[in-house]
Amino acid sequence: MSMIAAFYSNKSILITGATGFLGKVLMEKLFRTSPHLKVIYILVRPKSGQTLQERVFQILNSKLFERVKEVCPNVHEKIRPISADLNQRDFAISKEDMQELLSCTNIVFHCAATVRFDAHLREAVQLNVTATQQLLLMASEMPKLEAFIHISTAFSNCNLSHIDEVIYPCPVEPRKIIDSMEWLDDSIIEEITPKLIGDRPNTYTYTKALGEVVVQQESGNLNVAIVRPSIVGATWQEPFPGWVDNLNGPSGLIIATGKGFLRSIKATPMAVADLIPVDTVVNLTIAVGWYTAVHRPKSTLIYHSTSGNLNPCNWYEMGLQVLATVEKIPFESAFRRPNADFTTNNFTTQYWNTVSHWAPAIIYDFYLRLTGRKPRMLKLMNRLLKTISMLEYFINHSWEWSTNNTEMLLSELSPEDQRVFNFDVRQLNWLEYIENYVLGVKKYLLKEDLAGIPKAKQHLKRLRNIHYLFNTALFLIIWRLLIARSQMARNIWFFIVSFCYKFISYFRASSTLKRRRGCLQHG
Ligand SMILES: CCCCCCCCCCCCCCCCCCCCCCCCCC(=O)SCCNC(=O)CCNC(=O)[C@H](O)C(C)(C)COP(=O)(O)OP(=O)(O)OC[C@H]1O[C@@H](n2cnc3c(N)ncnc32)[C@H](O)[C@@H]1OP(=O)(O)O
Ligand SMILES: NC(=O)C1=CN([C@@H]2O[C@H](COP(=O)(O)OP(=O)(O)OC[C@H]3O[C@@H](n4cnc5c(N)ncnc54)[C@H](OP(=O)(O)O)[C@@H]3O)[C@@H](O)[C@H]2O)C=CC1
Repeated sequence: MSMIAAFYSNKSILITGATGFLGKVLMEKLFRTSPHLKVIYILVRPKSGQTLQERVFQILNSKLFERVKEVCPNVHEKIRPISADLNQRDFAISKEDMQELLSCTNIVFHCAATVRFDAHLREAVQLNVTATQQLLLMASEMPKLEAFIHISTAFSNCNLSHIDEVIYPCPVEPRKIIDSMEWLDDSIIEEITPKLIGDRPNTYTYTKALGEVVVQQESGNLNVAIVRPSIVGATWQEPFPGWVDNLNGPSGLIIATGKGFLRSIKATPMAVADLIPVDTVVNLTIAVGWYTAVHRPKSTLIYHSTSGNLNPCNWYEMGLQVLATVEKIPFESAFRRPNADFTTNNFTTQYWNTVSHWAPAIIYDFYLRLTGRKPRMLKLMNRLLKTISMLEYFINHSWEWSTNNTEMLLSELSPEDQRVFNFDVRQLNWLEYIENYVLGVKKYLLKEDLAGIPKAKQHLKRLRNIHYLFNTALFLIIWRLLIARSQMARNIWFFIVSFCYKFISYFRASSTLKRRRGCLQHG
């Protein structure tokens, strides 16, 4: 029997961010491995016109939860959605709900965050710092609390190249930042943002670093641990390979590549692509919850959930495998044939952006206009390039994360726990993982049926023919223009034509000669 699974039986667990990518997989695994847990409280806000109940219903009825319903048929009764907005004071939780949370919770998993790279500093501080501070305050009033697990990111200190499992100080105290957000107006905040974030690329990584300092400073006597995942990707094994439900990290770029929008991207091909499957992060997180509650380490332990130092894969290998997979299993209605490459300097990046991104978009929009439709490709391309510009930092740098605590934890697990809560990335086969990831993007994000593959292949063939036709026409037009304007081009043209003519005449004459000789010999 798994010790970890047994530990969570009968526990009341509070999860923030349970409707997010990581939160859903965390909830699924907890229910599947510990079906006798008492309750999972989730802090949810109404969104996109859906009530809390509708959101929970949608999650429970998704493919991700199919296996859970087999092992835990009363899962609906064990999820307790609590209306909450982490941007509000006391999270806008009702008194009764707050009372229940405070008196019953045993374990807290704090996953909620804004992961947008372009978030306004005020918004990012509110969710990634102030809400963390408030949640810790709440946790300190929970008499039954055994562990508080905070999900951060391995990139919170991406301004360093070697990152240890420690909390690094921030030049400006988080409390001062929180206070200043209350009285500074938006324009001033925008002005000081570059100075505050310093050599970090965005407000996300900066506020996640502040969030960690808050955890360290405000945890008091709580048993606290921090998990720092790198770039979280689709599931590796559980509940099934390739599950993914948002565009973050590489998922959006896999779509853009497979649909033929993305043809080049500035990257350091040999830099480590530090991807980590979401189920690996979740297994580690659950194990950390158990270890923190049972072993009560004296200090706050940080756990890196990264792959680079134990089982590295670089962007080049990843890109090749993405391309190989979309060739084998193409996406439907591609804009162009998938054929992307890495560029390594600004000049070639600009060149390929012009030739491979903007030019086809402009031509396609022209075609849409001609056929009476609304042009949209240039807009879409510009948004894609904006997104890429925000991700570029992460594919052009390399980091080294030490994983001593994570390895220590792995060695503390029983063989059964190592199997059920496997977070040993050394066992990951990258080629297989990426293939399943691309397939998962097709099935679960694009909602494309595998039965449509022959049609998608047919469409790619058509695109290839259009491509050849277009290139030939372009060549002929340019050549015709050159011939009309330049004597040299005319001379070259006549030289080539007369050379071809002579070659064909010689070939004809020699084959006629051979035929005649053959006739003479037989006759
Ligand atoms: C020789 C052979 C070689 C072969 C070579 C082959 C080469 C080719 C192979 C290629 C594959 C392999 C390489 C993979 C590289 C992966 C790099 C990953 C780095 C990730 C690092 C993460 C590190 C930190 C991890 C963490 O710790 S945190 C988690 C990470 N956090 C995020 O990833 C949030 C990012 N996103 C945003 O920050 C917002 O999205 C925002 C962008 C501001 C837009 O924002 P906005 O424009 O306001 O609006 P949206 O609604 O958001 O989106 C607006 C529009 O963009 C679309 N779109 C949103 N996203 C993405 C996305 N990703 N990718 C693409 N599109 C996206 C959305 O579909 C919408 O399209 P539309 O509907 O307009 O058509
Ligand atoms: N994805 C990645 O690549 C990585 C993620 N991480 C960390 O993992 C954690 C989870 O990330 P991930 O699941 O990918 O992110 P998602 O964006 O998928 O999920 C974010 C979650 O936070 C919730 N949330 C946001 N704002 C509020 C609010 N005001 N009130 C209540 N809930 C709110 C969202 O709720 P709603 O559904 O209502 O929007 C959602 O459930 C984050 O802490 C992130 O920093 C770390 C490294 C990499």
